[in-house]
Amino acid sequence: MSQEPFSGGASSSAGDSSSGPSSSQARGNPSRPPNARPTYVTVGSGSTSASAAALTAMLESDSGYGGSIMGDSVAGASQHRGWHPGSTEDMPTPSHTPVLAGETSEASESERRILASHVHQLVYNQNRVALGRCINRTVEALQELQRKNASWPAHYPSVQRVDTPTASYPPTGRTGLTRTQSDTGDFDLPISPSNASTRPNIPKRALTSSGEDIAEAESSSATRNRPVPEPRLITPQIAQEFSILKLDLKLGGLSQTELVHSLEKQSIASLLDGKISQSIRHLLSLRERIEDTSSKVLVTGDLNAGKSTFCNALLRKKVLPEDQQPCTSIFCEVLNASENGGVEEVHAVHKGKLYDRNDESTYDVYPLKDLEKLVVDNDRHSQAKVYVRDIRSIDESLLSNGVVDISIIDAPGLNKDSLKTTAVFARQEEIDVVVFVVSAENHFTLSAKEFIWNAAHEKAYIFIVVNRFDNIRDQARCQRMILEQVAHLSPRTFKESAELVHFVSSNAIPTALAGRGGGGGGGGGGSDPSDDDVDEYGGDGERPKGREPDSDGPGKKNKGKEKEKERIQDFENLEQSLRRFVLEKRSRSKLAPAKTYLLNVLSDIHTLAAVNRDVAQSEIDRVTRELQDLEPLFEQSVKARAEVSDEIDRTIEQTCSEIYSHTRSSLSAAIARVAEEDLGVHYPGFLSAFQYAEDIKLAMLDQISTALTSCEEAARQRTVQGVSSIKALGLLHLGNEYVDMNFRSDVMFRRRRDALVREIDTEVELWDFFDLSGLLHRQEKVAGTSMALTAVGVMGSRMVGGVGWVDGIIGAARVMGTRGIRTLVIPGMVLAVIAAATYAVSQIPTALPRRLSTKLSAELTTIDYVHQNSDRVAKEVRKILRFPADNLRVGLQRSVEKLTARREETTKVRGETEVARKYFGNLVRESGEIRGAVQSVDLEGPAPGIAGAYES
Ligand SMILES: Nc1nc2c(ncn2[C@@H]2O[C@H](COP(=O)(O)OP(=O)(O)OP(=O)(O)O)[C@@H](O)[C@H]2O)c(=O)[nH]1
Repeated sequence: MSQEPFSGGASSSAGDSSSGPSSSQARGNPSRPPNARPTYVTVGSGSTSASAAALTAMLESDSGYGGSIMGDSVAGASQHRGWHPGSTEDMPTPSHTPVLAGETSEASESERRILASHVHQLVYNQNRVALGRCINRTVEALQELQRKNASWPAHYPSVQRVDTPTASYPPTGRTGLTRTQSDTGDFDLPISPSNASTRPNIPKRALTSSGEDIAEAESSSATRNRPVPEPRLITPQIAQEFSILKLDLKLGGLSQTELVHSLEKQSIASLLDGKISQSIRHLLSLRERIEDTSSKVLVTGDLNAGKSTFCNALLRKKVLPEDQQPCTSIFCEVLNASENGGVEEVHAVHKGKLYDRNDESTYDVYPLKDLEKLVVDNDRHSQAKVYVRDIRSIDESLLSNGVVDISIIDAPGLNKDSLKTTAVFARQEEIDVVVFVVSAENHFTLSAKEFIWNAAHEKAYIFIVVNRFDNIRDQARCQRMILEQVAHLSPRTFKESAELVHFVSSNAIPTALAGRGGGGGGGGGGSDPSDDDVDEYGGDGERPKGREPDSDGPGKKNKGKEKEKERIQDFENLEQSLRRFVLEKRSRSKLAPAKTYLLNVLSDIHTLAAVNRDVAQSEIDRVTRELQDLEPLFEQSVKARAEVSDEIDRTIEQTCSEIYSHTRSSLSAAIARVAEEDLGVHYPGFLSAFQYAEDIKLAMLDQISTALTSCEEAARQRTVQGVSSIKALGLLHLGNEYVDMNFRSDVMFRRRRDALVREIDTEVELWDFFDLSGLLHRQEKVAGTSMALTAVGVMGSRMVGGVGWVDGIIGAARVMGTRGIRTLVIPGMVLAVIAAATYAVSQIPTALPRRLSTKLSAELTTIDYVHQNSDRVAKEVRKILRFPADNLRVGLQRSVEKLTARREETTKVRGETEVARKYFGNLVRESGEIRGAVQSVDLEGPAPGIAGAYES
């Protein structure tokens, strides 16, 4: 089956290009010059981009063949990049336009339009693919960032939400995200004044640094209470806003900055991790969205305005029921049957159910022919999904054109009841385009005005179809009046009225009957309205409604044919505009959000990466310095450990040996001198000599104990000195880390001293009272002096050298005779004995201490008293000194271990930080590159090279 009748609508009529202004042009926008073609406009928010204008200009002035892509220089293309007001004006096809042999310029015009459509689709596809790739790269970068954040918690610049704008900041008085300073000079945030103003309550970066105007807005107490920024946080000077990865830290009365400061680094990292995950999820859904090729066009309008007729005309197939009376009561969505396995049928969706094609419980199935019954008075179903086979080629089809799969939704006519439902329907995100059909005869009703007024706020641009134009006699006036109303209802749509407001007669389009087979073009062959045949609207097609074949002669007939042709042309123009509009709207509704989001998230990544790269660098510097400082400390500590240990040992040894020597010599001296000391014991007389001897002994032992006590005291003093010198060493080498021990010298040598009395078991003997050896010693001395003189004189030389006074007595006895002697000797001897006894007794106080001292000394020597005690004292001192010494050793060892651990930790941190710096440095570059790629996706204009290709 040929598709000619439909595709050839524009090409079937030959040689008409010079037949003067077409009626549509003549009755078009009053400002349009005659013979003008509709201009291409960029639809959407914001001003028309220069590149888009350049493309439209080139498409307009293009001959249809264009120049060669190969041959076109960039300079040539760039000529068209600048805005040229004249280039968008409607112009007639240039006379030099090359035309293929046998082809009319109208045919080439049609081809040119198809080509232009392809360019749109191509550009759209390129942009879609490029953005998809950027999304993938960004997701990968974010995933890597997430991994990095787990091992090296990322630093987050502190930001502060400022809700009240001050007069001085921002200067424009806008409450928006304002970037005043960046640490990454080479990178611009995507936030421009224009889009910033569209984002309400956007946080502003922290301005806590002194001298910034915003500080004036803070109360003085707030300023006082403001926490000092932590070193790990980024200073407010380089802090800047995040749009996507912003941590929303609203908690109690704390500001963002305070919160960021008060939170653990780890907590911030985990909050950031959550944000990254969220962003990845959003990017994946954006990717899904841009890869989704389906697009929905909602056709709405007044009752009986011809919406169904218009939809059928778009489909070139009579699918939806048309009636003179209002008939459509439910939303009918026309979809390509290929989405239903190629089966043409109607799925009537149950009220309150969400349509799922795979779940038959959500809908009832009807054949196409039952649609008429279904749409009239239906209160069981909420909407109908109408699957029809597309009969047009991919080049012309609106339902499926290779780039987008458009489904057309025919809405019930607007009235008080349906107005709200339709408005809600139109607001759905999946509705890309709203086409409003208004009857040229009735203009806009109140409901229509209300709908457009509201929809214009939502969608900005509305595609308006002024239908039933054939019924209007004064078409120019009608156009003027309707455009005036449009200007009032939707100024933006009015601005682009050449592209967005179309005056057509939908019933002029031949349509095939639904259900008469698929792609065969139900219209059959030869839909050329110039054919005289009754089947001029296609074999199976219907004759345009309300029209009868002209039969008033060839002149009138020709005029009628011409009019039909113009109407078809007008409708085809509408179709082209609608297709472009859908594509542009898709760019805006699907690609633009992805682009904006990508730019924002990449900007955030870039900022975060730059900040972290710098933080990592300063961290490396700090850690390197720390390591440099640590090294000598460590060496010193190791050296000190060895040296101090030796020194302590030396100190202890020296102290102990000094104490030993001192104690030994002191005790020995004390023992040796004890007999000569004044023991303070009174001699009570001969009768209490034994008691005296006991007292003397105790006094002597006491004297020795006293000597030992003073030795211990000396040792104590020495120990105190030793402890102090160890402490001094500790303080010197450990400083504050030295843990002082509480040393109490008074608890030293607590052993009872009377133990000595028990140890020394010296019995006092009789001999101890008489110092015979001492006596003899003294007699010898006497003989040597006075006695010697007497003996020399009296007894001669024999006496000399005799044995003392005994020799004298014997000598005297010889002189006096034995008898005389006998009588003298006895009393003499008695006397002598008495004298000797008296002398001996009188010598007791002198002899006894000496004897006892000698005995004690011998006894003490036997028990090795001096050594034992010296050793005991020295040992106790050693024991005491060991405590602080060991304490100091442990302290020094700990200090070395601590420094070793710190050195290892710092080295580890440096290693990790170096890896982080490298990573963030790469991320800065990578995010910049991806951002560049995103920025080069020009949603406003043609892809590079295309412009050149269309240069005429
Ligand atoms: N003369 C003329 N009649 C038209 C045109 N378009 C539609 N009609 C007629 O207008 C009547 C209403 O058309 P429909 O398509 O049913 O209108 P509708 O807006 O879908 O109606 P509801 O959905 O019921 O509100 C039908 O009789 C059509 O034949 C046109 O361009 N010119």
